[in-house]
Amino acid sequence: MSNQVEQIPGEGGLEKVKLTRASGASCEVYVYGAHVTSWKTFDGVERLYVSSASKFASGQAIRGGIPICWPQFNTRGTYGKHGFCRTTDSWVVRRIVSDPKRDPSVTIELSDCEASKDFPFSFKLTYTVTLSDSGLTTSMHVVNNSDDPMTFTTALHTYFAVSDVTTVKVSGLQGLKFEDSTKGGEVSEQADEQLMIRGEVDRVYLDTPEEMLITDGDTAISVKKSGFPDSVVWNIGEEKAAGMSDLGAGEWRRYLCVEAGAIGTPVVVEPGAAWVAEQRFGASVAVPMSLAELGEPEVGDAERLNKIEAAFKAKGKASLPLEEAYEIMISPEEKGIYGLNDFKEDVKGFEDQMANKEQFTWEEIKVFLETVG
Ligand SMILES: O=P(O)(O)OC[C@H]1O[C@@H](O)[C@H](O)[C@@H](O)[C@@H]1O
Repeated sequence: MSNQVEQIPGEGGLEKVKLTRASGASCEVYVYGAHVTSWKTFDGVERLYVSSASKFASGQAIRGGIPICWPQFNTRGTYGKHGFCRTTDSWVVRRIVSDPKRDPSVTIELSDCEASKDFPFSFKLTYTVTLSDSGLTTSMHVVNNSDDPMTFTTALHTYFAVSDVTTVKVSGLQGLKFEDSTKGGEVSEQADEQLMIRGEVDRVYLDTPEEMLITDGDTAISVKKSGFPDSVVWNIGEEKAAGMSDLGAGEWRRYLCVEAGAIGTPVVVEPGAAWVAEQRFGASVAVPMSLAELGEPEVGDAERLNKIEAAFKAKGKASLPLEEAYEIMISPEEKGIYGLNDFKEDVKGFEDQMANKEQFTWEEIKVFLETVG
């Protein structure tokens, strides 16, 4: 089997996209909320928790996986809790990469819609989920199409599946300040080298390192981020768990949320500019020798860039009009879902990086491909 990307029905009649690699690694993303609900490494182990009592219905948040909190984290602002984007069905699939030489990915997009009517900015939020054999990357790209600077807070609210949350350790937080939501936001500093969960935990750590580690018995999950300054650690704890109607009985033990966020200081995006941030997970699984035989193409992205560079050079020009750049950059299969107008829209978000927006030099093509995909 080679890499596959399927658009299939999910729970509650909602549509989902399933990415599968030749190795067997897979992930599933609901278009509703652009919500990742499953990530299995190639050994078949599910790394994300989704509640057995979760709702899968328009207007209700899925309990588990990776909810996107945007444009507001929690209740820190005037919009609804965790923002509107996890409970809207206005998301659309914009790109799918199933080329066997590249990591499979799906890009889902949200722009001005009914759910955003109280958000005073015109925006485009593009979310890309990319699967490797033992890792998963999810990246956010927010373009401000308004005339005023846009502000927001955000988090990728990942629920990691754990064997028993009371035995898990989280490293990377020693010496950091955190706001303790279980104590009305009181600020403390973590003395312990590793955080252990001894009951309800609900903390916003400020200015966290790029990498944290969750250790669960023999398994370690590395949680890396860039562009997100802060991190949240949350588990409801036994006492309050029964009060959550969409959490399966006893399942508070089965998850730990470690969230990458921009919370302490709101993000400001200037008119016409873009903000990008991503998180990358890796699981410590031993790579079997046979994986090499499966032909996993580690160099897929480099190969693709080389091909596009050769096509660019063959044109013999210093820069190409956007139409010609689109022709050589986007593969025939992707063109079906990602049209020239979509491409032009995305280019608009590159005000800062691009010298002009009518023509693309090779350098600009490279920046675009490395950022948008
Ligand atoms: O129940 P919700 O809206 O999904 O929120 C779950 C939790 O999300 C966490 O990010 C917050 O820190 C918690 O305070 C909150 O309870």
